Amino acid sequence: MTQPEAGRQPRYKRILLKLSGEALMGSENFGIDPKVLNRMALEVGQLVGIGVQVGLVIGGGNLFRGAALSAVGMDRVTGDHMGMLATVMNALAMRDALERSNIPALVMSAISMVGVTDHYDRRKAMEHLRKGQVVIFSAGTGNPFFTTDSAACLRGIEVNANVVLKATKVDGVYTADPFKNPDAEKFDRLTYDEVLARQLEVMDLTAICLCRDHKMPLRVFNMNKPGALLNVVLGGAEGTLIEEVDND
Ligand SMILES: Nc1ncnc2c1ncn2[C@@H]1O[C@H](COP(=O)(O)OP(=O)(O)OP(=O)(O)O)[C@@H](O)[C@H]1O
Ligand SMILES: O=c1ccn([C@@H]2O[C@H](COP(=O)(O)O)[C@@H](O)[C@H]2O)c(=O)[nH]1
Repeated sequence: MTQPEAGRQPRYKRILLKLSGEALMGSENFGIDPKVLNRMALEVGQLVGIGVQVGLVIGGGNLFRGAALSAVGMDRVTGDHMGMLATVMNALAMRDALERSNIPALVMSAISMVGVTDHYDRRKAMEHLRKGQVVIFSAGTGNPFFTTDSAACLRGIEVNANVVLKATKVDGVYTADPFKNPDAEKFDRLTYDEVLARQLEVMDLTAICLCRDHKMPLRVFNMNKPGALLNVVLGGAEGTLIEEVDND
């Protein structure tokens, strides 16, 4: 695993890291690959070790997505509830992996789950972050018809994170989905309006609008590349940065 380079200070004090649920499957078709989970926990631990405050949101695509359940006949809202519960399961697995590596962590849920997780509370979340505990925000926004990308941007804005980092299966934003179009070209930087105008589907448009309206920078990078997360936090040019261009 990459070691922090001597003399490089973290660019961010507080980050909101969105981890792809789907990427947690590793090479399987469903569920959680413990090797991927443990590697991600160690990479998060490296950030905590250099003083970065980490809020986490984990997707649920390795277990359930409401849209996919609805496509095979289930009521959409019920499917979305199952998707949100899937994110709680991933969050519990991540807390466990972090704690096994002696990294203090807790799970907050947007849906009340007494005895299993804490309920989401912004002020308490910020207090835990200040103490260096990893706060895992689960159950998305608590509402159907949203995604965990939107939840990540929402929580990032709420807790005054410096950046939202989307760790996913592709190494940035392309002109089209690189899995479907091998000729797609990668962007190093984009503005929110360019993402919206070109309908680049790496994140849902609600998430992009939220970040644009609150001037929250976003970086999309590959979570399967060991050391990429640390490099991003140290200011490296991994993936694609989405932010407003300063014309002054
Ligand atoms: N223009 C694009 N550039 C990059 N990726 C794109 C683009 N359009 C679509 N994608 C797809 O978006 C995916 C990432 O978004 P998605 O929300 O599906 O995954 P995730 O956030 O990694 O998963 P989960 O929902 O499980 O957390 C990529 O894996 C890629 O296939
Ligand atoms: O605010 C939210 C967040 C998520 N959902 C449901 O959960 C699944 C899993 O999340 P992904 O972002 O797709 O990984 C999502 O498909 C929705 O069904 C939700 O309803 N509300």
